[in-house]
Amino acid sequence: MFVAACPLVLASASPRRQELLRVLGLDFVCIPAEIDESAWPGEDAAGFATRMAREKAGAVARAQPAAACVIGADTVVAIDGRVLGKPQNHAEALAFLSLLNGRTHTVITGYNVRVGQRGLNLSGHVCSRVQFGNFPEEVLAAYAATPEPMDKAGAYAMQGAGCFLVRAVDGSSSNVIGLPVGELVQLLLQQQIIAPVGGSLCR
Ligand SMILES: Cc1cn([C@H]2C[C@H](O)[C@@H](COP(=O)(O)OP(=O)(O)OP(=O)(O)O)O2)c(=O)[nH]c1=O
Repeated sequence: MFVAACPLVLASASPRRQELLRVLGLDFVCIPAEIDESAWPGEDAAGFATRMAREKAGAVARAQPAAACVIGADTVVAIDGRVLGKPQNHAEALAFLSLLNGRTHTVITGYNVRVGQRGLNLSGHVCSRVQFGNFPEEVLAAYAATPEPMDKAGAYAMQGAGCFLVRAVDGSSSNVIGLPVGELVQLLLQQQIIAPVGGSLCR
């Protein structure tokens, strides 16, 4: 579907992000970033997710050729002024799910795209609103006890068994899963980092 003008590097270990990029037909390599993922005091969810995306891309870009385009992203769940990342254990997964149960929360994915050679360093974030159904504690506990919530922001996977929790999504669903594909593709096209197969690309 798309072809890249330069080597693409996804600064991520997330299989969801890899899959979302792969379905576009793009060739890329994945290099997970090792960074400190703790929030600064007073940092809001969008600021945190965008900073994390920048730090992931920045950490990986340092070891890449300047011509490469490095993409970083970070997804968090926000509710009641709290920022929920990945749960530490099954008990915390249940606590997160109980907080989200029967309510609407915001999923925010921050992203960062950089190409050292061009001095390009662009960041942004996308918000989606997710409405949960209302479930008895025993249902939430059964889901929290499975492996699925453990590596997901907010302790659920909309693309997995956790889809039963979601009554409605307002906004990008790929953004909920880890990468705002619409915004990202638009940015990469505008910057001539990718083009449609058969289209023109300044290499
Ligand atoms: C809400 C939600 C999150 N997620 C995932 C997307 C992200 O992979 C994860 C949030 O953790 P992140 O810290 O954003 O990403 P990661 O640790 O998986 O990967 P990396 O830092 O190497 O890029 O939650 C889903 O897969 N489905 C969902 O419905």
